[in-house]
Amino acid sequence: MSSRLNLSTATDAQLQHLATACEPATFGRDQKDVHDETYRKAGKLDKTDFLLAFDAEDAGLIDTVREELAMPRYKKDDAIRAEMYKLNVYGPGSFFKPHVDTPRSELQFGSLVIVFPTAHEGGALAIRQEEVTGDKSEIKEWIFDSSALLANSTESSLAYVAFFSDVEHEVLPVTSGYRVTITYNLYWAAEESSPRTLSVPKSVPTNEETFRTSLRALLDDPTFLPQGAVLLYGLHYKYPLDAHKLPEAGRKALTDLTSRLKACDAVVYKVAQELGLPARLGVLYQTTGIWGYETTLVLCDSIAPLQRHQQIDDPLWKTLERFYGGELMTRPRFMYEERPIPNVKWITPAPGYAQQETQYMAYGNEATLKTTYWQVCLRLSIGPVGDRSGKPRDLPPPEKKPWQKKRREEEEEEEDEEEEEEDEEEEEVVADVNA
Ligand SMILES: O=C(O)CCC(=O)C(=O)O
Ligand SMILES: [Fe+2]
Repeated sequence: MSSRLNLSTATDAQLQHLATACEPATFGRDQKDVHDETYRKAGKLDKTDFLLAFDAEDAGLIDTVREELAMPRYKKDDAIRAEMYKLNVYGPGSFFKPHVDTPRSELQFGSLVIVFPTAHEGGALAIRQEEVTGDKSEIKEWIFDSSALLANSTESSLAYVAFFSDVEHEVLPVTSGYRVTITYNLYWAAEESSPRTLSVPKSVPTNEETFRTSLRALLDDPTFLPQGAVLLYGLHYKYPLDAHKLPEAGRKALTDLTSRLKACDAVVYKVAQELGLPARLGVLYQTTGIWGYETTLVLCDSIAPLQRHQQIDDPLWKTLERFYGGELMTRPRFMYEERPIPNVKWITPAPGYAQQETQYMAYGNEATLKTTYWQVCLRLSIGPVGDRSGKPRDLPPPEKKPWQKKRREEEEEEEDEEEEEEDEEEEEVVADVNA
């Protein structure tokens, strides 16, 4: 059976009919699609069950989305793609509690919601994000009140909202009428592109100029980090990454990601590159030794499947160094080698160390596939005064106490022996990583 509906003139009875044609909308919890009306109450039609005489791309919406989300542009033909996902009907009492939208691939960055002009009250979309300034953090909230927007427009209109899908959002309860929506998943069309021609749209203020001027002034100031430093910036947005790749492919995924950074993250990367500062992305791990009280921060150049190593390797940071491009960001407590450690400064406070965002995996708009959101760090390197694009001076190893000297020599001898044994084991570990 089929019927046709004009959504700009639909009556309450027609909308009720559409609502009854829907199935209950599900969402992803703990990697399963579930129907739980205490979390999400709405109806859905899959895209195979309806036809729509409206196309977001033809309507020019995709270009608008790119501009307004301040998405960087790398080359002229660098396109974004909108894939229709579902039709939803939120009748009286419907809502969708806070969640993020499940990333279907590493290329997904956003979601687009179109609200049809059917009479309804309530059902605003609240988007919330934590803003960190210095050591203070506050939750910022934006409200997209589709019912008010549509009620106030004189011509027949649609309301639309696009957002980065890693940002938490919630549909507040519809108090009367029917809120009918189409959701789209937004993707980058190309996997990689040349970051050299990066330009950020100018229609939305991005503070790019202010940031460039301030950073340049700091670099010109001889009292600013005279020895240079490694700067770590916990990216503002989270990025979907496939955690099941082999180290080499994982490394490539992080390199490619530099050309798909979102809004302010893209601005920071772009300006750092323009000022000649070596910049790369990394995933930060906090490893804990077997005694549980000594922790070390290691920046890796790909995601590391920690669970494969946690029990077998000690110390874990050595494994991260060896297989995942790990770079020590803090000195391990029990490291007696005279190894220099970079002078690390955080631009934004240390984010929750790169663990998978389990809370987001718990509540998505679909059961999670293999791709999940990760906290990624931008590593910038600032050279010493006179050579700002050069290598920063490392922190000297800590002072040795005379009694340590002797012990350290003994330890080193032991370590050499261990190393020989480890070399023999290496083959095995590689086999494990590739399994
Ligand atoms: O309808 C909206 O405004 C948002 C819907 C949503 O968050 C979703 O379907 O995942
Ligand atoms: Fe959503």
